[in-house]
Amino acid sequence: AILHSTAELQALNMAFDFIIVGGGTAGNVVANRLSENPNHSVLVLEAGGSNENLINLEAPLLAVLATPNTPTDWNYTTTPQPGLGGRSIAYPRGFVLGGSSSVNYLVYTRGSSSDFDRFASLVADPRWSWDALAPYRRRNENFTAPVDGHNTTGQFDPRVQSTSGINSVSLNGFPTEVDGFVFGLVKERGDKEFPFNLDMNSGDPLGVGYVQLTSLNGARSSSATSYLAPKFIARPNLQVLLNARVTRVLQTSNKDFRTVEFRDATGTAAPSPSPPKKNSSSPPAPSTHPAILLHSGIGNSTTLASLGITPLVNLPSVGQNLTDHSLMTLAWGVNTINGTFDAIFQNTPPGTLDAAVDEWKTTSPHRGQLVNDLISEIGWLRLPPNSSIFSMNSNTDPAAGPNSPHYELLFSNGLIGAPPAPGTYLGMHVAVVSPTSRGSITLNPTTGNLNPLAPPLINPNLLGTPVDRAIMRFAVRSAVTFVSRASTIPPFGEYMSRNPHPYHTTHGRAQRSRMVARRL
Ligand SMILES: Cc1cc2nc3c(=O)[nH]c(=O)nc-3n(C[C@H](O)[C@H](O)[C@H](O)COP(=O)(O)OP(=O)(O)OC[C@H]3O[C@@H](n4cnc5c(N)ncnc54)[C@H](O)[C@@H]3O)c2cc1C
Repeated sequence: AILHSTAELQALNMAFDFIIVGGGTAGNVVANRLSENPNHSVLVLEAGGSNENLINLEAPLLAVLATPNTPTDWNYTTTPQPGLGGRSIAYPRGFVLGGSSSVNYLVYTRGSSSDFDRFASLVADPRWSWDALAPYRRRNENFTAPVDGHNTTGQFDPRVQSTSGINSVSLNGFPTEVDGFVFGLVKERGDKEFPFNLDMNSGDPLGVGYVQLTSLNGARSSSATSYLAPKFIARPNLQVLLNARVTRVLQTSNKDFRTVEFRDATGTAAPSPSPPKKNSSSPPAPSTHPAILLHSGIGNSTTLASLGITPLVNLPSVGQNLTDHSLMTLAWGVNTINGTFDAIFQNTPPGTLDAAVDEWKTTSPHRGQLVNDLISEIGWLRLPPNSSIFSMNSNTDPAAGPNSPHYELLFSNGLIGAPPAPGTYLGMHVAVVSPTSRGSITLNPTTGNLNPLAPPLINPNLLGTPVDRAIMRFAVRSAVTFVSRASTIPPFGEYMSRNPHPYHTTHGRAQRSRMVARRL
């Protein structure tokens, strides 16, 4: 059941074999799988509230309104980022059941086979390799037809996809002009630098192809709607408590941390759940924020002691090596015939947003522009093999292998994630996807480090190394090349507006560097 208050939890008078901290993407999958066994009792403690009846979380296109700075976002801000000219930026994370899978952009990306093979070799455990994980990918995915019923031949590879899993994956269900623009260059022109890839989730993602999104019948499929779907949450051995913010994991014996301390929505300390039974084979499964571990005395003992926290387990890697992809937005003005989604976010003419929401709400399966992802196509691309950029990384390839990308281009039928500017746009996100920069999550030594509700210092160190900055500059150049080449194909010369948006008025390296630092 979904419980809304600690009183409801206490009324159950249950002891739990597993306590999962955070009902997010990972937490709900673990909760579902553990509770398959009726002999396991499972409790999920989620700091945020319900994901239900929130249109920005349900309609795929509106994902851009779900964060940042909303009630469903933790509303974190990074520390000043040297790679971004010293700016601090919003660092969204889902504060709601389903976690970031309830607020993300729904793009379904498995990664390359060499990414997984590198994980396996790093942890010296072949069970993490691409091949060994194939059964788990099948158990996760349920590929479903797009809502407009269009012919999907040539848009994905059915041999790659599973139809027997829990989390629904689909294709966009509303055609856009950007589709023709992208595939004019990629398929019809057969551009060698931007080759077509039928299914980028095959383990070999390189090339440009159709986006796959985690949606079902035109609505978001999150870990809350899929892994906690009614048939699962009805299990008597699975309880999910909302508005329960865990502050520490508690040591119950010398080596064990078998219960947690948490607060309810008012910040009041709640009674800790009973520790799992003595003979339980597994400890609680905390899918925890590093800050919870640090507050619990698990981390670098010297640093913890200097903050006044009693060290219990010396684990210096807690909160270290934070790795994230840097991503920036580009846009070009276009002369659209059928419209871009800019009209929805600009609400022009007035009532456009409401009309789109009405169409989405009154159709089943849902229809209209809101069923689409913000992203229409994706390109996973590499630097040329002879690129001088490798020399900045001791001549080592930062990607996991030759089938792993260095950067990503995400094409969009409008300006993505920026304040709505008047006009109609072709949007592109550009991302560095094999970053060498490493950051950290640490407790704030100046403000309330003993207060577990104080936000930690989040330093993703975006574009923190010369090689990442060089790859971002290269990726921006690549995006500009793509658009220039595609514009030479009739009829797209007419599609591109004579008035380029200032986001892409960049040519020289210095200009590109400044723009990259500003626009991320
Ligand atoms: C805006 C945005 C767009 C994104 N777009 C994409 C995309 O298109 N494709 C993609 O593959 N990835 C995307 N991502 C990334 C992806 O969603 C995340 O990597 C993934 O969801 C992380 O899963 P997780 O389980 O580690 O964390 P989360 O899903 O964030 O789950 C953590 C959960 O723990 C809860 N929690 C945290 N602290 C506590 C506490 N103290 N007590 C109790 N509960 C707590 C949180 O509220 C949350 O529910 C995006 C992320 C964001 C924020």
